[in-house]
Amino acid sequence: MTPHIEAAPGAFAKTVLMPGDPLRAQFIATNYLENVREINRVRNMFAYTGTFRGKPVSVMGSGMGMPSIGIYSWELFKEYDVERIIRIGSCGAYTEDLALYDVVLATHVYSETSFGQTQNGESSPYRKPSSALNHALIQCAHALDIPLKTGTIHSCDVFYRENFEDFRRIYADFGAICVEMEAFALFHNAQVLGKEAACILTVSDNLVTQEAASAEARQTAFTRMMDVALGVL
Ligand SMILES: O=P(O)(O)O[C@H]1O[C@H](CO)[C@@H](O)[C@H]1O
Ligand SMILES: O=c1cc[nH]c(=O)[nH]1
Repeated sequence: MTPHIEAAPGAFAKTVLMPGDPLRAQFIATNYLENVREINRVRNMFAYTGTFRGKPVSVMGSGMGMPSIGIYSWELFKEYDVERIIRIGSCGAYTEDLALYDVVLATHVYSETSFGQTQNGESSPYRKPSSALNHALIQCAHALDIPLKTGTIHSCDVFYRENFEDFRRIYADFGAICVEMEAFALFHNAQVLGKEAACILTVSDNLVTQEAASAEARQTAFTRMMDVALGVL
């Protein structure tokens, strides 16, 4: 047990899917997994372990932002011997080349966060996912005939920026095609602890066109991303 997770030792599978929203974790457990056990309720950050087509897997919410996923991913890797975490989240597109509901696989993440500097003094603004895990996700998407957009993503500490137009500079200067709020901390922790991490995202809004998906549509569209993530098991 940790200050934030009440699950017994060994309760997590080696692979954990992490959406930001704990209710999305519950949705996956209910709709995709067999033999499901709820293993965490602390702070309502629901976690479940079950099987998908006979393969063990866990799913847990990460909460929003790098401080939150920084805590949960660290504890899963270090205290529960989890080997790989696949973040499955939503993102805002920085380019018209991304349509609502497109599925994005992060090949790099850029962030102006102080997370790495504070955690271990590493100041580079970029982190990378596991290339083996990314390779498996690409193969799986291909087998399922689900198109994947790949590229550098932006992990941002701030959802409501005073200067909304900043995204155009981040796209131009750093090549980030979309924004979310957790991948940098997840990839950093995986790198520090010698574990694997990846991040796939569904486009929920586009900052250029200002289109946004409805809450209901997001739930349905996100199933393609979940199919890809579960396919790597
Ligand atoms: O849909 P999730 O996984 O929560 O991801 C995105 O949505 C939240 C912001 O609305 C942030 O957590 C961001 O990263
Ligand atoms: O972090 C996020 C997620 C979705 N859309 C955004 O604009 N930002």
